[in-house]
Amino acid sequence: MSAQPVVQVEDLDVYYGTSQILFGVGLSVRQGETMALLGRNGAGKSTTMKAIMGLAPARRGKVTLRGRQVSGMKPHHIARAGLGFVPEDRQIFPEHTVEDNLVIGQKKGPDGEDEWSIRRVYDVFPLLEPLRNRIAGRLSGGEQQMLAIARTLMGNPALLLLDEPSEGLAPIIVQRIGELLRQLRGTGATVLIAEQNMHFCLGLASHATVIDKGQIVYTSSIEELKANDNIRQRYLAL
Ligand SMILES: Nc1ncnc2c1ncn2[C@@H]1O[C@H](COP(=O)(O)OP(=O)(O)OP(=O)(O)O)[C@@H](O)[C@H]1O
Repeated sequence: MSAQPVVQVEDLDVYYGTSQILFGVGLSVRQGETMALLGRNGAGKSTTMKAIMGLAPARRGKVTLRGRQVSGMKPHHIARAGLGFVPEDRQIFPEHTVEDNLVIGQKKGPDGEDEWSIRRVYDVFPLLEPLRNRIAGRLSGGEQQMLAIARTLMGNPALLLLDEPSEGLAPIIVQRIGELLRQLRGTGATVLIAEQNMHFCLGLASHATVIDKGQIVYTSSIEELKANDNIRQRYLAL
């Protein structure tokens, strides 16, 4: 594991109008880690992800990607710098085929990385290969979620940001997406997942950070979180 975090978020304050939503949010994700950002509905998970991507206005604080400051940059420049964001609403090209979506997503990473090819995507996401000629907009929600993740990986991001990947999906599909993300972790990818569904993350994340009312209240390895009934009861029980 390298010492420098892939992404470091420091002291973020975000407001929507006059209401403050994030209060000094800080977190970091190192190479090869899968960090789960956990919290209840409305705790500030999506806002944190959007602030990292430059999509929500940070009034204070800093985001650095491999030591380079990205906060203050426009979202498409932040994406170019190596942050691959899969938003809650997925954003695939619905009128194109699965494979065309992958081709459209293909680009080198910020340092010329090109580890992800269509072949490798199909190896890691075997369920996508038989769907290669299907129109993306006609796929099920779970298939679209897989495609959205795969398409973002085709851009060779330094960090993959997933906002609520289990949202709105049937339990069996959630399980499949979980398996896929576990497999992705095995490839050495660095991932930050915002999730309300703690159980979904327990089996696949290496680390967890908990947000409550716009503040980070706990950060640990996933094993420590599993062992900490108090934190789970206090911030994550439904
Ligand atoms: N565009 C907006 N304008 C005003 N308030 C907003 C806006 N988006 C979110 N909020 C508020 O900010 C707070 C945090 O919302 P956020 O979506 O970040 O939470 P979350 O933890 O991702 O929850 P969820 O699981 O519901 O997505 C909530 O109180 C929400 O009502």
